[in-house]
Amino acid sequence: MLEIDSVTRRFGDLTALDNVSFSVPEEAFTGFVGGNGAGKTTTMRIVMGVLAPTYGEVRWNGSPITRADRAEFGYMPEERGLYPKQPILPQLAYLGELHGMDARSAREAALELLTRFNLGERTKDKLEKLSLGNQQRVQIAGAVIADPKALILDEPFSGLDPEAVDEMFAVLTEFTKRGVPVLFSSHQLDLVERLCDKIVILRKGQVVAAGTVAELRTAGETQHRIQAGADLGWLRGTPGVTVIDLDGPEAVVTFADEQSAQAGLAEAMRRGPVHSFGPIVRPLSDYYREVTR
Ligand SMILES: Nc1ncnc2c1ncn2[C@@H]1O[C@H](COP(=O)(O)OP(=O)(O)OP(=O)(O)O)[C@@H](O)[C@H]1O
Repeated sequence: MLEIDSVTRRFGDLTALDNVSFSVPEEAFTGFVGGNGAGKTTTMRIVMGVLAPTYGEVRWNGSPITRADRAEFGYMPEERGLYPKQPILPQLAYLGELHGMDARSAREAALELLTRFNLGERTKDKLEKLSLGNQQRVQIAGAVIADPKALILDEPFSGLDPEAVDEMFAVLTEFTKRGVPVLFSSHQLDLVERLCDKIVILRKGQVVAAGTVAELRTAGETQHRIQAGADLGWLRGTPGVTVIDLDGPEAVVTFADEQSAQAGLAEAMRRGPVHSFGPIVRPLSDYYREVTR
């Protein structure tokens, strides 16, 4: 497991990260979201040792992370790691060798990945000759080539069409299934909501929320919607019930606790048929707006 523990980073007077703590568990696809300048790239650079924290530390499997640990990580930096003017196969193979693979296995792995990404015919092309989406595929190939122990990916899906996102996600899922923690940053909340096991939301250098999608969606007060066959006006003034909206046989309410919810349901049923009764699952975007305001 990768742990970011109380990390603060200052650039002169600017506190880019302010006591940031979160973990990236094994077998979890963890999405790191936040607006421009929230501190995502700075966090990832600190994880990879490109920047040092002002305070705090990064731990890998319980111990302070070392250079040797990082050498086993796959990293896709914001500025992208591959050279535009070099052909893609040799530079991927070279990356593999830099991570300790022998020349032959590195070349084979590079070829296999490029073939899988439908770039098997383009191996001699310079990176810059490829479309942006294909360049992105090659960058992702560069991060995964050497069987990484963890993956740190800065905006890996930017510029990819939905089909390519799914294709890359399928590749990355193979890693999470094997227990490789994956941390990736994104501006696209809908995408993060769809793909991630866990989400960490950063705002102005601080973690404002972290948890599974389900946890974040139901964070805070849960509202219930009730649709009944008879007027629900009696809900007003019922202890343990706060009416948010009421229109004859339809109501949106919050209950003080589970007991009040059960009592409310029983009373509604006593008064007539109940067509539906359940918590309102909010889109994650509502919650995101709330915490990043
Ligand atoms: N080397 C640096 N020197 C000075 N300030 C920096 C440096 N790197 C980052 N910053 C500042 O730190 C803050 C966090 O930047 P960072 O790039 O980590 O945010 P981000 O969440 O990745 O944003 P984006 O999504 O726009 O890439 C910003 O205010 C940025 O201007």
